[in-house]
Amino acid sequence: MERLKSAVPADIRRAVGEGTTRDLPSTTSLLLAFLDDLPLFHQVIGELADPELALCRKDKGRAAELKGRGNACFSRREFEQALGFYSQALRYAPISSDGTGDILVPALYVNRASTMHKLGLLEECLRDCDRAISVSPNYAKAWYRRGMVNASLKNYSSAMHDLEVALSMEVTSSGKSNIEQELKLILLKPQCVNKVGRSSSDCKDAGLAHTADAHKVVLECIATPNKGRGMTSPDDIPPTSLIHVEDPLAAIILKSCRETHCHYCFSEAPADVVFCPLCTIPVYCSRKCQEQAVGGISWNQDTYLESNSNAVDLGILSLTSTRCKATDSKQIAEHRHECGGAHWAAVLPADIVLAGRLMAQYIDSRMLTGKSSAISGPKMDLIQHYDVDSPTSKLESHIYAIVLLSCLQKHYKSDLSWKEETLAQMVLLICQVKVNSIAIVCMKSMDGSQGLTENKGYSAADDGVMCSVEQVKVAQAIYMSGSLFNHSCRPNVHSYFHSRTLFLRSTTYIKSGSPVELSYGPQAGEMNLVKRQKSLQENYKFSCQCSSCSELHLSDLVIDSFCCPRSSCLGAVSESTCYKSEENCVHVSVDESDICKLSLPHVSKVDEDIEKVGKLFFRNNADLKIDPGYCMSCRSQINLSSAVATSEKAASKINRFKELAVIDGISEIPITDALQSLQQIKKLRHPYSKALAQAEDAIAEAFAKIGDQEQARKHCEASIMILKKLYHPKHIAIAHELIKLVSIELSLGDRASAAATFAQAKAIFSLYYGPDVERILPYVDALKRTVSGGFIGAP
Ligand SMILES: C[S@@+](CC[C@H](N)C(=O)[O-])C[C@H]1O[C@@H](n2cnc3c(N)ncnc32)[C@H](O)[C@@H]1O
Repeated sequence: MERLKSAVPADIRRAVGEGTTRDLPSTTSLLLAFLDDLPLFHQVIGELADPELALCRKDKGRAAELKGRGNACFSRREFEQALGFYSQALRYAPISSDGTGDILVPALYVNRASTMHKLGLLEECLRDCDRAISVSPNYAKAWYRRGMVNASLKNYSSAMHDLEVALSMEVTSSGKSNIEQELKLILLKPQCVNKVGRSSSDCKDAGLAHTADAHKVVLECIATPNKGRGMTSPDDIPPTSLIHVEDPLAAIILKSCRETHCHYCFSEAPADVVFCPLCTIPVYCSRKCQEQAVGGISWNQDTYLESNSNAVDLGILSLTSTRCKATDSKQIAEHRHECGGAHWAAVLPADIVLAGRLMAQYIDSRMLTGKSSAISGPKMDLIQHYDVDSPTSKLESHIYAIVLLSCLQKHYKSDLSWKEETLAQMVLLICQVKVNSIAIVCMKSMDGSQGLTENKGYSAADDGVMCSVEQVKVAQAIYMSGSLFNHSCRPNVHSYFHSRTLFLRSTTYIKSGSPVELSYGPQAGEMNLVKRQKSLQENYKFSCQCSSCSELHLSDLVIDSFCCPRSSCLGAVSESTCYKSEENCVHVSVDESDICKLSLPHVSKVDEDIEKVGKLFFRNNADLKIDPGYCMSCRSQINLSSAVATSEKAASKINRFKELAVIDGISEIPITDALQSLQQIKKLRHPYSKALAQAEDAIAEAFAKIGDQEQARKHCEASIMILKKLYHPKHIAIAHELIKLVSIELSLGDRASAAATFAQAKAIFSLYYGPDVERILPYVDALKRTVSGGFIGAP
């Protein structure tokens, strides 16, 4: 893409860079005319849309080779490796039913099932047997394997049935006697019928139970004075109410998760992943997700796919899948327009692919309704900021728009013709996606939480185990109503996802008519005001006008501050921000450039802490100016550069200590060194600063890891105390930290404290997730059982 950008001559660059929305039809035509004559452009499109170059075609030879490698591993009892090879073989195996192909896919499913049976993955094994049977109902080995895994699951009546079917199909006498032997063994078992339920490959249960609940809250979209449209409610909304549930209009997986997460529901892919039946690109967690993404494809009757060639006629596929979907749902299959023909979705940036997907959906929907004349593009009622984009960003949007439409044209072939305005529409679509797309995140359990969710329980011997979770961005999506919620750095709504469904829940009492706002990422307490403004400007092109960015708050004064050199003073010393007061306002600037204007909190809201930290702001001093390096309470000065250098050095020593503890466990760790560094940070940084909270937390984790739980508890509590000042006591960041403290208290055998701490954390999580806590954070449930008595002290 860089090569294309640099090939654009200066006059076209200028026209694009200086143009506005109104000029888009002419600037896009100008650029298209230039690119159309450029061999490099056609080469790029060829690479992005050519299935041979993208290696996304099915390949029977490769599948057979991978199967052989899997078999070799299986016979050496290297089951993990065998599983990997069988999965890869399934990725390449074509679904054509030309004899070999017919057997290859079900054989691979059965081989993978046998491997998973060996690995104890029984539910996964059962699902693969089901898949093998659905592809090839007369395949005796598939029935036999399913019988065996049903027996392992104690589903004895199902096991008997499966083995009897296998017996009726088996042709060899040794095979028959083997099955008869197994049947005899099952007959000896007590008649425990279907103790374990059938495996469910259906992951689409998200949110259904709550939909009615969400509809009780009435939301209105209104015009706001300084944020465009925004959401509010005519009624008061109590905390923890589910206020909105929505499925995305379109969603795409991020590059980093392409191999590890389902491309449709974005859950972590299980061991028995399924692949697209027509290309080698996406992975799915279930057949259901695969069908939603590709469209319904019959395994046995797709005669149009019965060809010795691995190539699939995408034109026919499009039509057929469209017909399949059209009969049972209005939903447009997601992956179809990329399927089997292109890898641009794996190469271009997420926002651009998302825009491409929206355009493809628009084209598909027009074809579905028989309007296949020249397309213009979807006109979506979403905000965009094209006119304030930088010239570079405008040029990029132009190039991507042309690239996307050219790739789509290759896919739809003669079915697609555009109007002149289509490219302009595509540029705007890209800009709308940039401003309105939402990252889908899932919670990943770290350290001890993993063990807990696997039901291993928590043992006193698990000294180094500390529960924690991390948010992982897995996908990018457009939610049409979700896009109408504005941002606040102190949001009153929490967003989370189950599968691809967006859930919004109130976390505070929201008075009728007040803004209902979520966070786009930056939050007060986590980032200072200047960084939040910068991040929102860069990513969403707006200068934040939320309540946190309009009023002076304690956390912004202290978060990145140093402490006053006078030991009796709690005043904060900023590293780079300059404050200038004017009547009841404070102007915030960095290096002479204005950031924003803050009002002083109302007298009734001025708490003791903020008064002590920034006494000077409340002295009604009209010409007050506080430069970096000066105390906001008493104007004492510090040596800023030396304080910054020393504190950074100390912080990196502490991080090193933590890393060593994590890697080495108990070996030669410079504990004294780390504690000295902590003292240095305490001496220099403000007592409520984030640097100090992080240092305390790192030391706590390191001590937990090397088994000194008393020290770990002390430092974890110190970190929580600071976080409560930076956020507020019921912020979710505190709950995550409290969970760490629970694990430390459990390691100390102090179950009473652990139960009390857990109750505090659970109350906060419930505020954010309501009854979904355990579904979103499975380890919370496991920890609850541990805390209430289940596993502690187990060897
Ligand atoms: C996802 S949209 C939200 C809905 C939007 N206000 C509208 O009218 O469609 C994001 C855009 O809303 C505006 N916005 C959202 N939160 C804001 C805030 N805290 N301050 C200023 N503008 C905001 C910005 O223009 C931003 O790019």
